[in-house]
Order: sequence, then C-alpha cells, then structure tokens
Amino acid sequence: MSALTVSCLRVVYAGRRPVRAVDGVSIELQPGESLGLVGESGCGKSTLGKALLGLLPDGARMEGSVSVGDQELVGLSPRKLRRLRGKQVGLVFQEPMTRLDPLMKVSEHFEELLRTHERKLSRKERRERALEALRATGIPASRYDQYPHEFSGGMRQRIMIALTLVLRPAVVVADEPTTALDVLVEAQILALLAELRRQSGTALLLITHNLGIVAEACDRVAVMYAGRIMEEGPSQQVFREPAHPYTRELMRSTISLSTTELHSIPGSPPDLSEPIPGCPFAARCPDAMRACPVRNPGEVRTAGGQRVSCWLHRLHDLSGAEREPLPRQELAVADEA
Ligand SMILES: Nc1ncnc2c1ncn2[C@@H]1O[C@H](COP(=O)(O)OP(=O)(O)OP(=O)(O)O)[C@@H](O)[C@H]1O
Repeated sequence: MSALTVSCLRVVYAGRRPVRAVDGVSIELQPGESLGLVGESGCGKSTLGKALLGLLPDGARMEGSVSVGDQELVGLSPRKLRRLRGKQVGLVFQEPMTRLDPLMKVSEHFEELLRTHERKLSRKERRERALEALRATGIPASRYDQYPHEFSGGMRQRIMIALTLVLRPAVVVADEPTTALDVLVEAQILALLAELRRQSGTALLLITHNLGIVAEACDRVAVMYAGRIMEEGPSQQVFREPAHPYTRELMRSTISLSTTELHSIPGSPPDLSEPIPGCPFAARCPDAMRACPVRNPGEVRTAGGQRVSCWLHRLHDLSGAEREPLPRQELAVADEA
C-alpha cells in the first residue's frame, strides 16, 4: 500500500477574492520513498504541506482526497486530525526554535510528546524510545537533559527530526528543513534524513526552493506552478530531460557550478484568485501555442516516465491553428521587454 496518496486535492483560501492555492494536485509516495516539491514562491508548496498535516488556517477549504495508508484525512474533525498529526504524518520545520520551547529540556519535549501520542508506554519505555531516536540522529544520550539553547542550529534541527521520528510516522513533511543552516550542516541533515528513511521506511515529502537539494536527496520530484503539478517523475530523468518548459526554465534560473550567467523567468506567476482556463504558465512560456492559455492540456505520461501537463506532448490533439505560436504581445515576456 502507498504511504501517501493525494488525489485531486484543492485548497481554497476564502476571502473577498478566494485564492485557489492548490488546484487539483495528485501525488503518490511509497514507503521509504522521497519526493521533492519545488516551484517558485507562492506556487502553493507550503499550502500543500499544511493540508497534509491538517494545519490549514480557519477559512481554508479543502476538497479531494488525502490518505495516509488507508486513513482518509479530508473531512476529519480538527480534533481527530490533531491526534493523527505527528503519529501518521510528521513535520520538520525550517526553524526548530519555533517548535522547541526554550524553557523545556530536550527530555521534557520527548516526555510530553510521547505521553500525548503513546499513552500505553511506561516512563522507562518513553525514555528508551526518546534516546533511541536521539541516537539515530547523532545526539549523544548524555545531552538528553539539556535545554535547546545549549545546542547549535544543526543539532537543534537534529533534535526536531528526532522528535518527529520518535512517533514513527508513515510520512514526514519537511518544509525547507535546511534553509537556516550552513552548507556543511545542510549536507549532514540531508544524509541523515535519507538514512532514517531507509531504516524506518518513512516516506519523505521535501518542500524546497533548492533544486540542487532535490537532485541529490530525492527519488522523485514534483514541479509545482500556480497550485498545479506541471511535471512529476524520477529526479534524475526530470533533471536530465525536463518535459515541461517551466521545469526547464526553473532549472536555468538556478545557480550551479557550470552556470556563467543567472537566467530569470520573465513575468510573474498568475493571480490565483482569477480562473485559469488553460496552462497557467502560458503567458511566460517561450514555447506557448495558441491553445495553451485557453485549453487545459490535462496530463500525459512521457516515455521517460514523467507525468507532464503540457500541450507540447499532445500536439496531435491540436488543430493547425491551435499549434501556431502564441503572438508575442500575448506573452508576459513582451510586456517586460
Ligand atoms: N492564510 C492565507 N490566506 C490567504 N491566502 C494565502 C494564505 N496562505 C497562503 N496564501 C496564498 O496562497 C498561495 C500559495 O501560497 P504558499 O505559501 O502555499 O506558496 P509557497 O509555494 O509555499 O511559497 P513560499 O515558497 O514563498 O513559501 C499564494 O498566492 C499565497 O498568497
């Protein structure tokens, strides 16, 4: 059974002009697998992560289906969701100090968490479970009774990871877990997450701006834009042969050792409170055709195993007129020139 199955998930933030932050997303994660979720700022990555954890604010409406193992999360009461959070789906945040209470020892954090979620464990068993999780993340047992401020940033992130893994969740959502850390510590934390995943079979959804991290640390990658998945597939394949022009442009805008100049994608993402009938990237896409802004391309599977939502892969379904290049005045690129 899949660890996580998300089908046609929609999240709308209510308001005078409702915002469709997640617009029909489907993803699947097997036990022990890691999926990197990438895309520009504001494309809905964190909203998707929060939806999986039942952490959306009041006023956000969720439709579709999210199941962890055989447990459906959409439609559960906030109380039930709270109970499942941590136990079924764990969360690793960007900044551990927002989760760690400076007045509580590390041991007290574990005690409180395990008392809430693992009521049957004895005090001795709770301590054993906590020390096992800490050891797995490289924190010596001798530091169990220290306070968060006595640790470095990287160690605090390890403690957060240990606090997430101690409940043995089926899925962990890590939202920019290494952004606040230096490059060396970042590499250690990513290696640690990969190792723990292998050992415990936990599936990992890694939300990040950093494509390099995904290339290194994730089996699969999902590229999100304007609340939709533009392309999803095995990381190596997606990075070697991107099937969607948006993935290609996003990769070009990332710094790498071989980059001599930084490319940015002209224009900006669309307003998510307006209906988008066709491909949301059409106005910025160098390959856009007449069909792109007006007709939704749906999803096709490429020979390389990617799921991609782009008319370039369905040319045979377009008329000659629809295949003509979109006139430049209709592209955001022209506005900026
Ligand atoms: N609480 C909220 N109420 C209304 N709109 C929101 C709320 N939170 C996010 N949004 C909107 O939803 C869209 C998606 O935001 P989200 O934070 O999920 O994107 P993101 O890809 O995670 O961005 P970033 O990488 O900058 O964190 C944006 O248009 C944002 O303005």
